[in-house]
Amino acid sequence: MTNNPRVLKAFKATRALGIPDRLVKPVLKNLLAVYDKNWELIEEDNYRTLVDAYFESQDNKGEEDKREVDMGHGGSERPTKKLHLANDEDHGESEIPSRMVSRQASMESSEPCLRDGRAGSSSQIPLKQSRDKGKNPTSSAVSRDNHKKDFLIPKTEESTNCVPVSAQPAPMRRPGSSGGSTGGNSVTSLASSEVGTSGRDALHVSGPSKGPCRIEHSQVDLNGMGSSCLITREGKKPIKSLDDISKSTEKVKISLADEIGNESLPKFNYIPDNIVYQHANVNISLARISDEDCCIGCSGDCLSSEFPCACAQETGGDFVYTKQGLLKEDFLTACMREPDKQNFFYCQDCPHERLKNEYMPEKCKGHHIRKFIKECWRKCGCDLWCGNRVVQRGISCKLQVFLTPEGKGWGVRTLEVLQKGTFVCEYVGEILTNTELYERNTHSSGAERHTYPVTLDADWGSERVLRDEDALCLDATFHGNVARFINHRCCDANLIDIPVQVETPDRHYYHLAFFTTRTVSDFEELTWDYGIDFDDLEHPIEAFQCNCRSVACRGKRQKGRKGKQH
Ligand SMILES: C[S@@+](CC[C@H](N)C(=O)[O-])C[C@H]1O[C@@H](n2cnc3c(N)ncnc32)[C@H](O)[C@@H]1O
Repeated sequence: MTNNPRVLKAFKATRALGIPDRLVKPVLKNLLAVYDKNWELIEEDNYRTLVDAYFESQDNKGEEDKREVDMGHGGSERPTKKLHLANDEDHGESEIPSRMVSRQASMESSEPCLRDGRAGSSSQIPLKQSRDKGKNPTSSAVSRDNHKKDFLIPKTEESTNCVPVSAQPAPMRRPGSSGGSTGGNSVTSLASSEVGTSGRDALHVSGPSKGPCRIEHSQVDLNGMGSSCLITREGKKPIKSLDDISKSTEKVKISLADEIGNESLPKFNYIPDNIVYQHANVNISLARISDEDCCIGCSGDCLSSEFPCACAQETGGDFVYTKQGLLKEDFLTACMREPDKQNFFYCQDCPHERLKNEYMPEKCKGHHIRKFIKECWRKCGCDLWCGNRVVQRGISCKLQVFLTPEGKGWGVRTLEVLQKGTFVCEYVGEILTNTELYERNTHSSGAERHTYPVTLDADWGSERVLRDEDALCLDATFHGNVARFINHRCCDANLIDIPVQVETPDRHYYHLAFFTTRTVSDFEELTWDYGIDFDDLEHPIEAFQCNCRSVACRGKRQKGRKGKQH
C-alpha cells in the first residue's frame, strides 16, 4: 500500500467509479512513465486521462480481464462505460488528445439578470400596448471574438508519438468542428426535424424512460452519448443523456444528464452568441470605436504591460482580471455589494412604464446602475490571449445540464471545482427591444413556457430619454445558451451577473457574464439571484413557487401562483 498522497487521491477518484486500485495501479504507472511523472496531466479534469486510459486498457484486453473487473466489484455492476466514448473519427489523425488542449483557466461566466432593482440589472417588463413594427425579421449575430481554433495548442510530433495506445488519453473533440463526431459509440440518433410552434428551430430531446434518448433537430447533428454526459454525481449512468447540447458551437461540450427520467428538454435552439431578433439597435462598427476607446498601441497581453491600458481605464483604472483569468477579489466584492439608493437611476420617461401605459405612464421604479467590465476587442492591438479578454473567449468550464431532484426542472451544474471569480458563461439569447419583448409576452399563449428575460438597463442613467430601439433585453426562451437553464436562488447564489462591454462603445447593448462568487465544488448546482419580486402581481411572467431552499427565501410563500414559464 502506497503512502503517496497523489496516488491515494487518484485511487480515490477511480474507486468512486468502482474501479479496483490494483487495476488502476499499472495504468497509473504507465501514464506516469509516459508523461514523465507530470501529475498535473493525470490529475486534471478529475483524473479524466487516467480513467480514459484505464478503460482503453480494458478494451484492449480480452474477455478474461473484463471478468476480472466484474469480480473485483464483488458482483456489483461494472462501471458502465468509459467516461470518454470516443468514436472512430475521434481517433483520427486530425484529432488532438485532451492533454494537448490548452487549459484555459475556467472562469468565464455570465449571468442573465432579471433584477428588479434589488441588486441586478434587469427591470420588470412592461405590460400592455402593442405596436407592430415591420414584417421582415433580420438577424445579425453579435458574436464573441470566437477564434475557436486558437484555443488549441498544436499537436506536435513529440506529443503524439510518445503515448502508447493503451495509455493515450481519449481525444477531445476539436472545438469549433462542425457536426462533431458520429457513429462509434453513439446511442443518440438524429431524427426528423421538428420546428417549434413559432416556426423557430427547436431542439427537442425525447426518449423512453430507459435507454438512449432521441434528438430531433432540423439542422444539427447532436452526437451520441459521449464523455461528459456519462458523468453523474454518483457515477451512475443517466437515464437520458446528451453529449453536447451546444451542437458543437461552444469550444467545450455541454452535456445533459437526466438521472430521474421524467422530463424532456424544452424546445429551444442553442446559440452561443446573442443575436438581434429584429429592431434592436446594436450597431457594431470599427468606426464607432474611437482610438481613445481602445488600446490600439498595445500588443500581446495587456496585463503584462507596466500600466493599465486604455480599456482598463474604463474599469476604474485597473484590470479587473488576474493573470490567472479570475475576477479580482475587490472588483467582485464591489459587484456583490447591495446597491445604495444613489446607485439607482430613475428615468424621466421610463421605457417600461411607457409600454405599460402610453398615455399615463407611472413613475419609473428605478434601474440599478452597475459596475461594468470593459474588455479589449478587435481594434485593440493586443491578441486574443490578452488577459483582458475573458468573456469574449466563451465557455471553458465543464458544465452539465441536469434534472434537479427538488422539482425546479432542469438546472446547470459544474463538473469541476471552480475557483472564486471564475467566468462560467454568458447569458445568451435574442436581443429584443422592450417593445418587442412586450409584444412577445402579450401574444404568447399561456401554454408556452418562458425563461425570464433580462433587461439590459445597467447603464440607462447615461441617457435622459431612451429611444425604444435602444432599450434592449435578452430573451433566451427560443434561442439561448446553457445559461437559460440556470435556476434562481434567493440568497447566497454561487453566481453573479456582471455587465461586460466588448464590441460597442455605448452601453445600451452589452454582455451579461456569470462569475462565481465563491469556490464551487464539482457537481454543485450553479445558481444566481434572478432578482424577482415574488409579490409583483403585475409582472407579465408569473413568479414561480421558489424552491431554492436558502434561509432567506423570498418566494416560498407563493401558494396558488403557478408560473407558466420554465
Ligand atoms: C431560466 S429557467 C431555469 C431552467 C428551468 N429550471 C428549466 O427546466 O428550463 C427559470 C425557471 O426555472 C424554474 N426555477 C428556477 N429557479 C427555481 C427555484 N428556485 N425554485 C423553483 N423553480 C425554479 C422556474 O420554473 C423558472 O420559471
